Formats: sequence, C-alpha cells, structure tokens
Amino acid sequence: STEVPQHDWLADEQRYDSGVYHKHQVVMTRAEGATVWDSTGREYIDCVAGYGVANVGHSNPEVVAAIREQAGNLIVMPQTLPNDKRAEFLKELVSVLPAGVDRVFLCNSGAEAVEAAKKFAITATGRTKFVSMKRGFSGRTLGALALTWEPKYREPFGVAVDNEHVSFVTYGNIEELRAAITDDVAAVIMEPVQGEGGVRPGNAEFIREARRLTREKGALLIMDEIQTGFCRTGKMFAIEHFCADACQNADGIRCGCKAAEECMVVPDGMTLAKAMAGGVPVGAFAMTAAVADKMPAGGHGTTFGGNPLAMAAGVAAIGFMKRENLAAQAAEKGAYFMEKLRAIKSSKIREVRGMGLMIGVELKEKSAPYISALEHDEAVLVLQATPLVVRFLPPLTISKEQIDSVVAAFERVLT
Ligand SMILES: CC(=O)N[C@@H](CCCNCc1c(COP(=O)(O)O)cnc(C)c1O)C(=O)O
Repeated sequence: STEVPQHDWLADEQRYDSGVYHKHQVVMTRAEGATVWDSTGREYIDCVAGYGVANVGHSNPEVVAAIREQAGNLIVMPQTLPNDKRAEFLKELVSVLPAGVDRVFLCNSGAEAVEAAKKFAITATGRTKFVSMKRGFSGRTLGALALTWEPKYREPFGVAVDNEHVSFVTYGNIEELRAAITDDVAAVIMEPVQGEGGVRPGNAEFIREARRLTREKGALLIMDEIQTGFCRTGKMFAIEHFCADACQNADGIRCGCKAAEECMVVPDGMTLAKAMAGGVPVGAFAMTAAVADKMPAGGHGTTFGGNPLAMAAGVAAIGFMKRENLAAQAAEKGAYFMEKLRAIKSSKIREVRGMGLMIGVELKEKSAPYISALEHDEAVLVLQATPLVVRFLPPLTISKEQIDSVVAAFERVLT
C-alpha cells in the first residue's frame, strides 16, 4: 500500500470522531502478542491491551483462525434462532464459571452486561434499589452509570442518571454495607478488584460478608468480573481468590464442595465482557437459574448478542486460556512483575498493588506525565487508574523479557 503520511489518518479520526476521547498523536496499525506497531513502524510493548481485553495476546492465532473460519460460514444469527457456535460457547463458558452460575444472557459489552444484571435483579427480587461501591466502575450507559462512582462521569447527565435508587458504600467497609442493604435492595454489585478505581483488591472478609448479608436480606450479590475475569488476576475469575480456604482445590470455586447456598462467595450473578472472546466485542450476564427464571419471556434482548462470530472467537479464547493455563501464567508473571516494580528505588512510588497481571503503582504525584513519557520516550503503553496511579494491564502472554523492559523503562522515566 502507498505510505499514506500518518497525519492523514490522525486528522481524519480527530475530524470525524465524536470528540469524547483525548486522542494520542499516534496511529496504531498492527499488534501481535504484547507488541503493538504504529503507522511509522515504531514498536511498543503493550500494557494497555485494550483496557484488559487482549488477555490471550493481540491477534492470538487460534482466535484469528476461528474468526476466519466462522466469517466464511456464518456471521449473523439472532438468538431466537439457535446456532452451533453459540451452544458451544455457552457450554465452554459455563464450564469455567462457578457451580450453579449456569444461565447466561449474551450481549456485546460490559455496560450491556451491567444493564442486563440490573433488569434481571429487579425481576428476580421485585426490588429496584442497588448498592454499589465508592470508586466502583460499572460502565457509561445510563443504567450502568448510576452504579459508577466517579462524579465527573455522572454529573453532565443530571437526573437522567438515577442516583435515587443507588447507594454507594466504602469498598471494604462492612458496617456501611450492612446499613446499606435494606429490604428494598435488589442487589449489591462490586468488583473483586476495583480496576478504574485505582487497582484496589477486595478482601475475603468483606466479600464473604457481602455474600452472607445479601442472602440474609433476600438481595442478590453480583460480582463484576468484566476487568478481573478470564485469568487477569491469576485465577480464571478473581472471586476464586476469596473462597474459604477449606473450599480451595485445583480449580478454585468450581470445586462445588459446598452446595451453592453454603459457598461463602459464589455470587447470584456475574457480569463479564472484555477478554471473554479474545478481543471480539462480547458481554454476558451469567446467573443462577433462580435469577434467570424470574425474567418474563421477552423481557430483555439484543440484536448482536450471541452472534456466531463472537461465539467462535470466544470458544477459541477460552480453550486457549484452559490449555495454556493462562491463569497460572498470570499469577506467576504478576508476582514477578510486582516484585521487580517493588525493587525500584524511587521516592515517587507510594505503593505497588494488584493481583496477577492487574497491577497499579500509586505515585505521590500525578501519574499522567510518567504515562506520557513511557509512551513517547520508551515506547511502552500503560494506563492511568485515578490521577495518581499507573496501571499495567498487559496481555497475559507477555514475556518475562518484555516485563523486564517495561520495569526498566518505568525506572528511567521516574528518575
Ligand atoms: C478509552 C475508553 O473508552 N475507556 C473506557 C474504559 C472502560 C474500562 N472498564 C470497563 C468496565 C465496565 C464497562 O465495560 P464496557 O461497556 O466499556 O465494555 C464495567 N465494569 C468494569 C469493572 C469495567 O472495568 C471508559 O472510560 O469507559
């Protein structure tokens, strides 16, 4: 192809885009594994991964092959017409979900999964109030936005964001949680590790108490694993870190050693998206039969949900995660990554925290300049997560050498 000067693509995207995004002055054209190339051929190590989407690596060959084959067969099929790939995906997904969480509403993004979760919780309980977490993030659509803490995301939309039916509690504060779960609460929703809120791992006591209190009050517990799910934190799902130790076995929560109603953390529903289909847009609200069966027939829907293309990609992605034991890789590489980050001698670092390859470094000053320096001077892509935190969400297939390069680059920009 003729080398179109980079500025044309950039100019066009900036000219015609809605304007909501701060556009970096680059044009990304190719990626593979944990490497991204821009239109000038510059090579970056990627710790953005599409905001935690490319867990199996950019353009994972198995996912690409599945997409190629399915695209030539069948891309479009609505969910009123059953499809072989959709059936295969549902079975594969349920095979890695906690026992009993085995009914799935398929959609196309995280926010859509949260919207579905709210509607299923309302019909399951006959209640309309929700409890969410301070610093929590549930998405940008109006229903999900009401559960999202950050005021600057909600304020521009005023009363269209239904704050009346949502109370926010301090993440980890059991007293506040207990007080918030009143008899009109349909569900408590939380992330096992808060992502956008600054990479803040939850704790077993809080999550188990949330499970106990919601059961006691007839409310649902909904775990938002949109960012933490699919091996990101070192387990297939982050809630597996918080199982009662006695329950732990090789595959964590799936042991099913206790009946679901006794298990100390198994939620009534889980919102899923991001990495689930290897990068192809997909979302899901996975729930128990007790929740699913209370939704009136035809009570929700989506045109693209469960489309054969995303389903084929998802079957390949989950198969890759299981076969490559990607969760164990994330656990091992994450421990290595955090150890190397903690070894950096810099007075600018307040704390290194995270779980698996979901890592945040809280600085004593704004992180934006360092994030920018990493991109421009070091060709390393990282994210922010609240003004002081540098967030690393690499593909879980990142190599140790690439981790070493990222840490060395981070050390250089901090000095
Ligand atoms: C640049 C950009 O678009 N950023 C997104 C990043 C969102 C990343 N998180 C998505 C998310 C969502 C929403 O998921 P989605 O609609 O963006 O697919 C729900 N729950 C949790 C725990 C999540 O982490 C945003 O600012 O809305």
